[in-house]
Parts: sequence; C-alpha cells; structure tokens
Amino acid sequence: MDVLELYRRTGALLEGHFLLRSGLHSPIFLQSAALLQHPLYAEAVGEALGKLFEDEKVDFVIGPALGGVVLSFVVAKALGARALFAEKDGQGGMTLRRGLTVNPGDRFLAVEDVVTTGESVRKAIRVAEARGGVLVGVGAIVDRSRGEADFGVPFRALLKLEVPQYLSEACPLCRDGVPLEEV
Ligand SMILES: O=P(O)(O)OC[C@H]1O[C@H](OP(=O)(O)OP(=O)(O)O)[C@H](O)[C@@H]1O
Ligand SMILES: O=C(O)c1cc(=O)[nH]c(=O)[nH]1
Ligand SMILES: [Mg+2]
Repeated sequence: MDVLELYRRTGALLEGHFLLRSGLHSPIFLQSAALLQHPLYAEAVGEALGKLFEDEKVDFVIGPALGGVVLSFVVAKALGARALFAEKDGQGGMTLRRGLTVNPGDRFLAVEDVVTTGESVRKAIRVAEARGGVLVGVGAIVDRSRGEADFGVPFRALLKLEVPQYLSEACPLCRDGVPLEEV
C-alpha cells in the first residue's frame, strides 16, 4: 500500500509551517482525518495495519482521540477485536469514558495515526495499562519519529517518514517569517 500517495490523493499531505502537538515546528503535516473520511481507504489502512499484528491475539485495540478513533475501529475490525479510544481529560492526560472498559489481563494493541514523539499514544497506553490491560504492540499509519519512539513492545508503521521538525527557537521557517499554522 502506497500510504504517502493516499495522503496526497486525499489532500491530507499539507506543506507550509505547522505547530505540532509536541510544540515542534515542521514544514509537513499529515492531516489523517482527510484520508480516513473515506471509508474504503480507512478500511484498507485498517486491514494493512492489522496484518502487521495478525499473529498477536488481541482482545482490544485502543487509540488516542480524535485521530485514533476511526483508526482503532478499522484495525479492530480487521483483527476481530473490540475498538476502544481514550479521550483527553482536560488536564493533559487521557481517560476512558462512555462505558468503555478493560478487563484485567486483556491483551491490547495501541494505534495512532501519526507518531511524532509518541507522547499521545503513550497516554492512551497508560490508560489501558492502569486498568489491567497488557500491551502487545503499537501500530501507526505514519512513524515520523525518526526512530526515536520506543514503547518497549514491537512498534510497526505502514510508512516511516523522514521529515524536518524543529524546536521553535531553532526553526528556520520562523526565522524567515513564514506564518505558523495551528491545524
Ligand atoms: O506523537 P505526538 O508527538 O504525540 O504527536 C502526534 C499526535 O498529534 C496528533 O494528535 P492531536 O492531539 O494533535 O489531535 P487529534 O485530537 O486530532 O488526534 C496526532 O493525531 C497524534 O495523536
Ligand atoms: O506531531 C503532530 O502533532 C502531528 C504531525 C502530523 O504530521 N500530523 C498530525 O496529525 N499531527
Ligand atoms: Mg491524535
């Protein structure tokens, strides 16, 4: 599957000057919702990502909202598992709501649309582990962490992307006066 072409075709590959969740700045932003709005593409992504973990017996898949909601659903469907999502709790962490539960000992896969630092998916992992879930792997559509994200379990992505990202104080786009976009 040519994931970059899917982002391109759906207008989800943005170029400019973007503020990332981590505070880093980048000339590239992958707007996954624009890709996942197409059910057939979303389903294909779910099947491809699920396939990377088909040997794991998984009780549920969890992703951090919002980006992880649709993705969790399509991967869970491919693996025959339940689809959970963790939500921002308003205090910098994440929580489970809406009657979604973890049974102690449940094996789970964490999924994320785009991993930059991995901090967002890590918050969803903590939510599930705190309720007794056992993490067996982390899957992403795109890994743009440049090999820096480590979850202590297999981490597999459909696409590894090497794109520039800068601390704000060292950002050449800021220096050139390019307006910063918060997507
Ligand atoms: O690996 P990280 O450094 O944590 O960055 C990547 C995260 O940033 C985005 O989510 P964001 O919280 O911006 O918005 P969302 O609610 O649309 O998922 C993206 O969906 C990932 O969850
Ligand atoms: O790091 C991020 O916040 C981020 C990067 C990216 O390419 N896409 C996205 O949705 N978030
Ligand atoms: Mg997100």
